[in-house]
Amino acid sequence: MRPSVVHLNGISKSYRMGEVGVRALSDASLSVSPGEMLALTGPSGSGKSTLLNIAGLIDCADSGRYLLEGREVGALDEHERALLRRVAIGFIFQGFNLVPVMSVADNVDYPLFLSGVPTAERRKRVGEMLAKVGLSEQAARRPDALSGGQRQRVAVARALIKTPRLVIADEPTANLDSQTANQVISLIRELCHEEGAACLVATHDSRMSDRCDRVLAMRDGCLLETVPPAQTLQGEAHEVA
Ligand SMILES: Nc1ncnc2c1ncn2[C@@H]1O[C@H](COP(=O)(O)OP(=O)(O)OP(=O)(O)O)[C@@H](O)[C@H]1O
Repeated sequence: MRPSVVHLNGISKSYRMGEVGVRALSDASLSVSPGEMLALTGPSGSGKSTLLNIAGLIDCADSGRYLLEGREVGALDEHERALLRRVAIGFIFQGFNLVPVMSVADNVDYPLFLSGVPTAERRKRVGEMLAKVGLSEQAARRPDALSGGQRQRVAVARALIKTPRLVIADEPTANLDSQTANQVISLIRELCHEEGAACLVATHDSRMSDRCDRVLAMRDGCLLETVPPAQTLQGEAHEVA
């Protein structure tokens, strides 16, 4: 079996709200393999975004271990985390988060530019990626001239252009109609499988979780055992002993 891209073990995280501590994650453990899509489901406030932020090296856990491609990353300082995040992790958000004053091509190019990839290679890779997501003809347009589905395809292209080891997607289909959501899900699946990237998705959307390889439900900061997507939707998940 191929080693996990993400291995979280016993992760806990609390936030302080004045005098009060909010326990956002309790002893959460999970692994995601190369090419695997893992969905995190659960009600609002159950800890999905907190877990994504830790896996995406945006935030740090209070306790527990995080191995990214076998490397212990829990103790990295902010600068080291930012460097690793830039190289190894792609993000897809519900609100697309594209740069409005940049063209589609420049949005997709931006991670390569930041990584110092030479211009000719960047141009080639951006052209290939835009072809893969079906947006070659929109390359020179600004994001506000695109539909929601097209914008999310730009965001998928931007996340995958640097061939990340891990893709973090936070409610990637929440703003999309069914047909468009299906296209975006297929695209994320296809590109992650092709590149062998692990994909961790937080979603309330059964269209998304039904097409993931595995679904983990969360409740009150705890990860619940893996259950088939249909059962998760009926709220029949059980806490892991
Ligand atoms: N920056 C913060 N400061 C204080 N409390 C926070 C912070 N971020 C999250 N929380 C709290 O931590 C808990 C988990 O929140 P989190 O956003 O991870 O849940 P979620 O499952 O992603 O919710 P949603 O589906 O609404 O995005 C909640 O009780 C939330 O109020």
